[in-house]
Amino acid sequence: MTTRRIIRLFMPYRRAVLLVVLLVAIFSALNAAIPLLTQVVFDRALFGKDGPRPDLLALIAGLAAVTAAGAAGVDLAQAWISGRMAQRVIHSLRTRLFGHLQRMPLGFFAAARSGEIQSRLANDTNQIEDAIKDTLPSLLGSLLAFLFALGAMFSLSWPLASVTLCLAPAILWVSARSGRALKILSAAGQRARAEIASIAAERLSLGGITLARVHGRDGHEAAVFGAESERLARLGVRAGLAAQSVLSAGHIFFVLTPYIVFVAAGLMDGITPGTLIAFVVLQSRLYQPLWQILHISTEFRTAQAAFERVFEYLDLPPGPPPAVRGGGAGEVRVARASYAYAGPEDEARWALREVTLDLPAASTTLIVGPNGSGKTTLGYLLAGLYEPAEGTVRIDGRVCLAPQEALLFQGSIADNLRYAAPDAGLDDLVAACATTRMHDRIMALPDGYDSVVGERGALFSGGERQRIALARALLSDAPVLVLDEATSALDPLTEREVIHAVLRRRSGMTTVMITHRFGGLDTFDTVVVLDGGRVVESGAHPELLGNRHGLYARMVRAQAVQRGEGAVEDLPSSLVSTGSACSCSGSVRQLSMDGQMSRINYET
Ligand SMILES: Nc1ncnc2c1ncn2[C@@H]1O[C@H](COP(=O)(O)OP(=O)(O)OP(=O)(O)O)[C@@H](O)[C@H]1O
Repeated sequence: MTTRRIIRLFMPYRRAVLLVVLLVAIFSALNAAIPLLTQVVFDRALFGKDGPRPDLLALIAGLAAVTAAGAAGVDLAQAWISGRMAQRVIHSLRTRLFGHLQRMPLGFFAAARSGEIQSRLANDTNQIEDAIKDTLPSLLGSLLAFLFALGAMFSLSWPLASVTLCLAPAILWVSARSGRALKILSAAGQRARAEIASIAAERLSLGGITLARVHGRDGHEAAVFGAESERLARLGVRAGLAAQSVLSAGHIFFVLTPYIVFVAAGLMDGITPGTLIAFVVLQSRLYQPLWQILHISTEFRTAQAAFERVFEYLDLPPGPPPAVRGGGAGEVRVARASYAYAGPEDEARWALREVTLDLPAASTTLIVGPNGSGKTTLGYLLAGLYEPAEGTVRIDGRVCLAPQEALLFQGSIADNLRYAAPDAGLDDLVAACATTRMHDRIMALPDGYDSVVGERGALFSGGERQRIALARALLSDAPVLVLDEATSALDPLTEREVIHAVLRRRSGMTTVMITHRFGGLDTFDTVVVLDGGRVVESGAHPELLGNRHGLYARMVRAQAVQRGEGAVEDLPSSLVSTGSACSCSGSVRQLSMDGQMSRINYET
């Protein structure tokens, strides 16, 4: 099955394959012809009836030189064509794998370890590259060289040639057995390599190292890595042994057969010395390709395991196509949409249940709710990144989502900003960064917008990263923008300023904001409150605030207390510990969007 799929990879290059076969055949034929000249040298030119014949010797030497030069030229052409073909096959496999992974549902990346993905994309394809770069021409060449040498041996003396092959079944048996073991060992080795890559990617990151240091777990991390590395080393030793057992069996064959041939020649009549010498030369020509075939078969078994790991990823069903809907007005309609994540036993864990929402074009919506209530999941549904399991999500226009984790790629600030808008001029970048209050900070850097951000933006603070990422999202000018706690790392004053500026810049476009810090945010058209995956409240800010026992009002009041804007003694216990239903009234101070302090009267 795997072998058939591997062969199919070469189908687009079948003409090149045929050409390689032809060139290898010519090379092998030219090579096999040289030992036949040896027979003429010995039996006619040196020890013939008429004694040594210099003219014939010179002719044979000339013929050998032309044959060798021709063989070298053909070999060079063959190496060029097969090298190009192998690289193209690998290139298309690598890019197919990358493209397929890009289309995988987001849940795949949530569950997979990044080291595992990288390992299949890099280690496994490297292993395949090593194998197919050498395998095809060497295998063909060796097979043909073997057949030509065998043919020449049969043409010299078929009984001696038959004797030569008597040990072959034993070699084939050892080779088949070791090959199977090698495939299993090498699959285990590739898995161990992927595990090592995953450990390194996770633990040798900035966050991983910091975590290990603050918890004093450096020794433990080194031990985990060491154990996996040792497992890989042990697998390597066993795989080496399996591969060597094939080669050792071949070695016994190579050493024994000349003596078997000598014994057989001694028992036969009419074998001339020239025939026997040509036979011995041909035997060495037989061993070389046979050795090569055994060696390639072990390499191929190793590559087969790598192929299977790559095919396994290619066979995974891709996710829905990305929701790119340009030119829409920016309206989003969610009707009775539910979404479930797959649990450990593949059981459905519902994160959203029957959510219905209407986001008119140019509206602003605030989504709030306790931890785990489904806000991020809803944001992903609105952005078309998740497909609802039930119900529908209709998006009219392109959606951009700015997540809480602001991912910046290695490169300059300008490169990262232009990821969203490749044609944006410096003025556009400046305007976007001014909106997110990042421009002055960037200008204070020696290289300004050309400053490098480091891996994943590590050279900037969390709040700075978020402000650059938010500017990038603004540059996309998508009709719908979902901000999923995209300002959570900003200090409260800057956050308010930035949110104000973002809403001003996006007036006329649809903006959705998911946040935990909404205490003083009253400028959104609609507030949607989620709890346990369901919409429990929705409406304008004052309207929801008026519902004294509502989750929103209770959360706003609790935040006011946290910010010290209302003394705890001002507030009834029900405002701090949510859930009880007592009735009382009071007031808290609140910082409004324009930075003014005011008091909110409340009654519960
Ligand atoms: N990839 C995932 N696989 C399985 N369950 C998930 C996954 N992501 C989220 N969940 C679960 O789905 C539920 C909703 O998660 P979600 O991230 O949408 O909540 P949230 O309201 O954004 O939470 P928070 O305020 O903590 O960010 C939670 O119970 C969470 O454990």
